[in-house]
Amino acid sequence: MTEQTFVAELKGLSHRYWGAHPFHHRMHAGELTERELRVWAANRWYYQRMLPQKDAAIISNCPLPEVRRQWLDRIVYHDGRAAGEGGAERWLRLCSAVGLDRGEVLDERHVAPGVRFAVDAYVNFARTKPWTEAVASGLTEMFSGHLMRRRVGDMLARYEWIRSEDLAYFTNRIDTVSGEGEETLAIVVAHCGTREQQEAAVAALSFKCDVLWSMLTAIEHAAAKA
Ligand SMILES: O=C(O)c1cc(C(=O)O)c2c(n1)C(=O)C(=O)c1cc(C(=O)O)[nH]c1-2
Repeated sequence: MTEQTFVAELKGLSHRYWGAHPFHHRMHAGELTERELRVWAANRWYYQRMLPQKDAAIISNCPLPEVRRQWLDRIVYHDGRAAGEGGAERWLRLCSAVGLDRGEVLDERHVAPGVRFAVDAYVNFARTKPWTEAVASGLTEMFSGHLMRRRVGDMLARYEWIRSEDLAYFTNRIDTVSGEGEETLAIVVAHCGTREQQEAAVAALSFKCDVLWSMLTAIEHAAAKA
């Protein structure tokens, strides 16, 4: 594929992104109850907490120092440079804002089997597939900035009890992905030189869309049942 066709194939998966999931539609429309938001936050914690391990797996499989150096920032982003800092900590603050105790989030009692299964599949993918495919699976960041910007606006407008500081996780993340995945895309384009590698990269991004979609479906079911 030419670079242009390859990039178009990757971006063409945007319709499979979890922005289109009915649970996100309800969240953005202000239709979720406080309890449903708690189920969502406690379950997404499992995703947040596994991301550094996913990124460490990519680093461990990548032989290129320039890529490893760049990827390392992602681990620091989530874990912070010291206890009490970083994305994971900001997610816990969001959990607390929706009424969850830190303890009940950290012991993962609310994590639905389907969420654990989907997130573990993502980490296993990064551990076992070529590093280029694992990097490509992270390209959902091309789609996430737009969705998160909308989420912050909609949540502040539609849930009167949520304050802007409660959404610091997202406002910070929006800044981080403001490049809309350009750097990650550049790595994927540079290192997927053959048709086979390009097709594997597209399949990896498709797989990641399935991971996120499955997570949210499992959350939706857990929220309906709880
Ligand atoms: O709120 C969202 O819609 C959303 C989506 C995604 C994504 O597309 O995977 C990530 C995040 N947030 C996020 O906060 C985050 O740190 C993150 C890391 C990754 C990844 O695959 O490495 N995706 C995402």
